[in-house]
Amino acid sequence: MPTVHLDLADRSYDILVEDGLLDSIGSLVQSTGLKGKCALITDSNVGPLYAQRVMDSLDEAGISSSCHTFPAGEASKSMSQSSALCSELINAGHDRASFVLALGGGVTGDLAGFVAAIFYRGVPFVQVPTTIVSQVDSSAGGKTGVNAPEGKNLIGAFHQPRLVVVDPMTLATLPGREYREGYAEAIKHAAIRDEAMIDDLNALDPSDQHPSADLLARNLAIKARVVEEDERETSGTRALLNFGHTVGHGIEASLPYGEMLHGEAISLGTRAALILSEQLNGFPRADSQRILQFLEAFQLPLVLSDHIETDTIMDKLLRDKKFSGGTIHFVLLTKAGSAEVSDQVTLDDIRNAIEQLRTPVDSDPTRG
Ligand SMILES: NC(=O)c1ccc[n+]([C@@H]2O[C@H](COP(=O)([O-])OP(=O)(O)OC[C@H]3O[C@@H](n4cnc5c(N)ncnc54)[C@H](O)[C@@H]3O)[C@@H](O)[C@H]2O)c1
Ligand SMILES: O=C(O)C(=O)C[C@@H](O)[C@H](O)[C@H](O)COP(=O)(O)O
Ligand SMILES: [Zn+2]
Repeated sequence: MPTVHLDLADRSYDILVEDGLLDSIGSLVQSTGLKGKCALITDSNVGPLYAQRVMDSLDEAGISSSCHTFPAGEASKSMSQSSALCSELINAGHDRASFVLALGGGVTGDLAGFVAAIFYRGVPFVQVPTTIVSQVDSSAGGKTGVNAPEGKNLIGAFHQPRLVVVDPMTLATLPGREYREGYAEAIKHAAIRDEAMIDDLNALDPSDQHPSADLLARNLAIKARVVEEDERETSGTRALLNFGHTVGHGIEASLPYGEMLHGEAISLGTRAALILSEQLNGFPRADSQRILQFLEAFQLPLVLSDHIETDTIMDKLLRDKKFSGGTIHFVLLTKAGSAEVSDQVTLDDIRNAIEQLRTPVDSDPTRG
């Protein structure tokens, strides 16, 4: 089975990817040495589809569990929801010997992971991702947290999972829009670390909701190697995973949470980052086209609606974690498959790139 090992000394873990793994979760969890009761956290869409199967598998392995469901959607990635879940876990009799299992997409993983980080000052957790966003990106790496009204992911903790179990068959029940948005993170991985994957992704059929385990594992391996180099985003390497996210997060946070899906906002942010990479780094236009063509094929937005004002986006974006000590750390591509963190991008550059997002792709001034 495709397995990615994420090596972080005593916080190391395996990421397992194979069709049907959902029914083996009990024995897989058991093999990590986790013994306590399981607090399964899931959302109102995923719970009815998959929670019972996971609980049955845990039961077969002698692990008792309780199920805690929150309303699906980005708006639930909040302090109030994490606090409500902590109270539920306490009332269900969980204690420091328990572990959390996150069953769902990136919202569930970030929220349940954050609950695991703070519940009784931290309990172990297992990620069982069920969306493309979470199966190529968010389930690995240990970034957990919630949104603030002021911006995305501004409250959180680094808390690595003990195990990640990816069952690609769960993707079959994802609505098409939620399936396609996740590929914004896959093309991000290709753009920053794996040029050949740009072509491989362009060869995919967006309507076939059963990607190969190898493709998912290839993405997770890119993420794992970056996280191993810079777990807590201190050296700058991990910041590369934020390609497309500075403007993307600004746009996502300018609307009520959930109105634009994360991958959709990252698609717009990717176009902005490509515009700036061309302007400031001489990134080849032909390579930008290969990335934009992919986003277009997956029906991801590339043109920013006039009702989202540039000032609002700039206001949100200035609170991003990539701004520190008065300096903007902006991820630019140097060539296809290679990126850098640049301190040379000005606020005016970003503002101009946002304005260019309002024009059709072919009319970008940089595109001649
Ligand atoms: N921690 C990280 O490293 C990291 C990385 C990338 C994204 N994120 C975060 O992830 C979040 C976005 O994740 P997402 O796009 O997975 O959103 P999500 O978790 O809200 O899932 C999208 C929708 O699909 C539904 N769903 C999930 N799995 C399903 C399935 N198998 N069948 C049917 N419906 C299903 C959900 O209920 C939801 O309505 C954002 O908050 C983003 O900030 C975090
Ligand atoms: O894991 C990372 O590091 C990433 O940047 C992955 C991103 O896809 C993800 O959206 C992440 O949550 C963004 O992190 P943030 O620190 O900018 O909130
Ligand atoms: Zn992301």
